[in-house]
Amino acid sequence: MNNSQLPLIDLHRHLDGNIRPKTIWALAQQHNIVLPETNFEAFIPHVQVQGSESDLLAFLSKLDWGVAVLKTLDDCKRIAYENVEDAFNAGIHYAELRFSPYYMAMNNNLVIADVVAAVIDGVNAACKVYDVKINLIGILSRTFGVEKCQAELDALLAHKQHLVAVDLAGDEYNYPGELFVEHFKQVQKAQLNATIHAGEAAGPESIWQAINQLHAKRIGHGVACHRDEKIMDYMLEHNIAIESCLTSNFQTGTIKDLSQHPIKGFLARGLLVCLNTDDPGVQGIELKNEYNIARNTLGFNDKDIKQLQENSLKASFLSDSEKAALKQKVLVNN
Ligand SMILES: O=c1[nH]cnc2c1ncn2[C@@H]1O[C@H](CO)[C@@H](O)[C@H]1O
Ligand SMILES: [Zn+2]
Repeated sequence: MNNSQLPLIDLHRHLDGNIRPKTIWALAQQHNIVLPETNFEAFIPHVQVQGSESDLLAFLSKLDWGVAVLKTLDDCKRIAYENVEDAFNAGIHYAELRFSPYYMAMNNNLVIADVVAAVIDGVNAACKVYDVKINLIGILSRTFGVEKCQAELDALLAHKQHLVAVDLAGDEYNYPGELFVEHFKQVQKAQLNATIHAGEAAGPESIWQAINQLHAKRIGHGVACHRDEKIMDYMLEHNIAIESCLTSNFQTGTIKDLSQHPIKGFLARGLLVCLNTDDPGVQGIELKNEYNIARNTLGFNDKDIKQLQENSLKASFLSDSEKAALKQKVLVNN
């Protein structure tokens, strides 16, 4: 379990990787979209990982039905609303929800910038009802190439005042960060933070590239850090955070045995590492699960758990005053 005196925070949580299977089913019926099964139970394995997948791409394909049923902007708003509801129900106090508007728009030819606006609307509506703090991170889905990512970035920048950062996600192996240097120059110019998926399907060179050329302040997954002493020293010195997602790393085949996850070494070195979900709907997990794995599979003690939660707060894209207020609020309510 997590420490209830400290905020429970999810900094790496894909909104479009957390579409409820029941909602996918309902939207498909509503829009007459034919799914590969006629029975709901049989459909679940198409949108939820069972055990683990052979590699990252097999894992990512489980997100595809969720976005395929987004036929209208109301559907985008609905899943954004439900994401906030889910975060609240999972006991989360603060989440940075990330989403890829092109990935959400592409199947049904929605206007990308309208998808961004619909997500913002859905999140704002839900935040009026549920007592959970939310910020949004825009994703460039590298899997669709440089040009699509530029269109995606344009749409995100049109709403930049509603975002705290931009991320690069998708197929890290075939679409290396070098292709996206120009994109992240624009992100920097727009004064948005960068958090980059790196060192998940590729090695430490991908993490160096994310830091040096894409200006990453945080690294998503960063599993490959443990293969490079210099990068760990650099990240320690510069307070560059690692957003660990334990179950995800197992399900993508990145880590075969969770008891051997390098997060242990990261924490022991004092790195700014934190625990996150990734794609909770697709994974069939919630954040408290990940804290239980840290305790039971990795042998983390109360002090380690506390450190992980402190790290989440520190690594978040909140201002210092927002961090202090969040910490105080959770303490008072306990
Ligand atoms: O674990 C992950 N690694 C890399 N990319 C991911 C992961 N989970 C989801 N996405 C990617 O994020 C976008 C949707 O938010 C999609 O591009 C999806 O493939
Ligand atoms: Zn991710």
